[in-house]
Amino acid sequence: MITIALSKGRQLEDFISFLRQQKLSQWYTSLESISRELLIETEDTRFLLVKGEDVPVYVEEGVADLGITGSDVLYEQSREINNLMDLPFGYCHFALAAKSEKEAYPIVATKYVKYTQDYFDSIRQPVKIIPLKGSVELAATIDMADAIMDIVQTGTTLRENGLEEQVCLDNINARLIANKHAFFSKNAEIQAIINQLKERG
Ligand SMILES: Nc1ncnc2c1ncn2[C@@H]1O[C@H](COP(=O)(O)OP(=O)(O)OP(=O)(O)O)[C@@H](O)[C@H]1O
Ligand SMILES: O=P(O)(O)OC[C@H]1O[C@H](OP(=O)(O)OP(=O)(O)O)[C@H](O)[C@@H]1O
Repeated sequence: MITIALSKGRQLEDFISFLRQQKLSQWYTSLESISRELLIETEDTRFLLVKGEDVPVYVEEGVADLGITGSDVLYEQSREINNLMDLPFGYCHFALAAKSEKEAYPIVATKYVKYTQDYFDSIRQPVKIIPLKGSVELAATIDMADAIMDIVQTGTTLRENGLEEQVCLDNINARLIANKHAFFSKNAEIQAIINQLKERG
């Protein structure tokens, strides 16, 4: 039995579409039918449905053998886990966004404190970071911050909150991670899953 921790948010929809595309029906049929359950069991796989940023925690603790979460989440956390492969979904990118009239960004609100600090260090500019958990766009809309550092996919959230992308930064995608111990003790099962998840030409 392999246990896989998954992001229960937007990425889950992308994961299900990917499973459909790969014709992995034994997984997508169970995941498609969930409403509010957080533990899903199939014949040989158990899924834990958790917040994206908690996926690495379940994997590091060894409660999950594998996990799927965004590269944005992994960047923010230093975890003792194995990074196994990039997955072809969950595409978006980091961006610094602000109202069009803003010329400097001394105060930045974000869920991504490490990424933001590293970016401002890399351009040698001081920054005050206001850490938030969500609805980050609001901070710039109501001028609590000069800019936000967030992830952008369609750009709709920025547009609908009167913000514009000022600097387009790193691409983000989903990643498969493994518990270090399980990677050895359950290697054959994990390799079989990696093969199933590899895109078929
Ligand atoms: N708009 C988006 N477009 C593409 N990928 C996204 C988007 N928002 C989030 N993601 C990806 O999905 C991952 C999980 O984010 P999301 O906020 O959907 O999940 P969650 O925290 O598990 O769910 P929720 O907040 O709904 O409980 C993010 O780390 C990111 O990699
Ligand atoms: O470019 P778009 O397609 O509009 O997507 C970007 C939005 O998606 C994410 O938010 P999420 O839905 O996870 O909400 P939250 O961060 O406010 O929790 C991100 O933080 C942006 O707000």
